Parts: sequence; C-alpha cells; structure tokens
Amino acid sequence: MSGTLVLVRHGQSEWNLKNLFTGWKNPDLTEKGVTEAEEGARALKEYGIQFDIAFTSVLLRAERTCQIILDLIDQPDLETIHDEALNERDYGDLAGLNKDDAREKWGEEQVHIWRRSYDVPPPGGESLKDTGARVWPYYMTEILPRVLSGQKVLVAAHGNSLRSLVMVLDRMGRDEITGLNLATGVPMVYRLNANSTVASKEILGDMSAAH
Ligand SMILES: O=C(O)[C@@H](CO)OP(=O)(O)O
Repeated sequence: MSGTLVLVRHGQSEWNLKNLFTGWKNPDLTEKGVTEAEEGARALKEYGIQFDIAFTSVLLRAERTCQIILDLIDQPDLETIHDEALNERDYGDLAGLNKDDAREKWGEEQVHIWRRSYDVPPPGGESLKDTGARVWPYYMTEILPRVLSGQKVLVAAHGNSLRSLVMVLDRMGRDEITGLNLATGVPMVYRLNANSTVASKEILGDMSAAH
C-alpha cells in the first residue's frame, strides 16, 4: 500500500454566499467558510493524520482553507505548494453573475449544463474537461509520485478542480460526474494502490455542506 491523498474543497466563500459564479475571481472565505474549514481540520485531527506536504491553488479561499487545516492539526509551517493548475474552473463571462439571474436569462437546463456537464464550457470559460486537462497532468507529475512514494498529501482546492480529480480517482463516467457536487470543508481520504488505483476512500464528516 502506498501513501494517502486527502482532498478538501474550500469552505464557503463570500461569492458562494452571494450566489455568484466565481471561477478565477478571488473572494475570501466567509465566517461560515472559516468554521467549515475548522470542522474539516478537526475531523482530520481526530483521524490522526499528519501530512508530509500540502498543495493548494493560488486563490485565497483555498489557500486560507489549507492554512486553517494545517494550523489546527499543529503543522502550521508544513511545506505548501501553491499552483494555478489547481485553481477553480475558469467561469469566463459568467464570473461575477448571479446564478439565479443566469437561470432566468438562459434557463435552468442551460445553466445546469454549464455548471455540471463534462464538456460544455460556459461562454469564454473552461468545461470540466478543460479543467481536467490542466489538473490531471499536474496531479500525475507533482502529486501522485509523492503519494506513491508513501507520503501523506493534502490538496485544498475547489469544487470543479477537485471534481475533475474525483472523476478519475472514482472512475466516474461523464454522465455520473454531472450529479456530483462536492461539500465544502469535508475531507475525502484516499488510500492508493501501488498502481495508482484507489484502495479505499473515506469521507470525514457532513456531505450536505455544498454551495
Ligand atoms: O462559482 C464557482 O466558481 C463554482 C464553485 O462555487 O460554482 P459551481 O457550483 O457552479 O461549480
């Protein structure tokens, strides 16, 4: 058995709260988002894990979630790599728009397709497939080799950058991924086999905290 990979989506952001498409925009966590990150951290502490390295995006909401977790599990100075490859999906022209206003303008179904489909990009932005096309190579070259060498690795990132990873790890098809919405601040603990497949997956906490 090789190492452990923990994926966690950032806590609620100010734009999650305002119901705005966010993408590469850079809002901070709300108080609730901080609490969600702390709850995820407490779950990891109870689980008893100590990490060898952490990865996060270059967006504040994920960076703060990562640091809140590391502080709470008494690893505040752990080496942390920040990379744009782990950023949220680029929402293009939708960034900053209200999700309900968008439904009124373009219809419920079209907005759902932009938000959750595999390969339909929002105008001027990235589809989940496009997001995966930058997340997967980064995972393969930077993250996976560490896990396979036995390290315990934390990845604090975003709803869609993590959906693209979960899709591959959980061997989900393009239809199945449409129904997946990750909860905020809820750690997913993967143990991998030596051949990179998933040996086990545990979800630590409340899956209902999705925004
Ligand atoms: O706005 C965003 O960037 C994302 C995540 O909050 O939204 P969605 O739920 O549409 O993937």
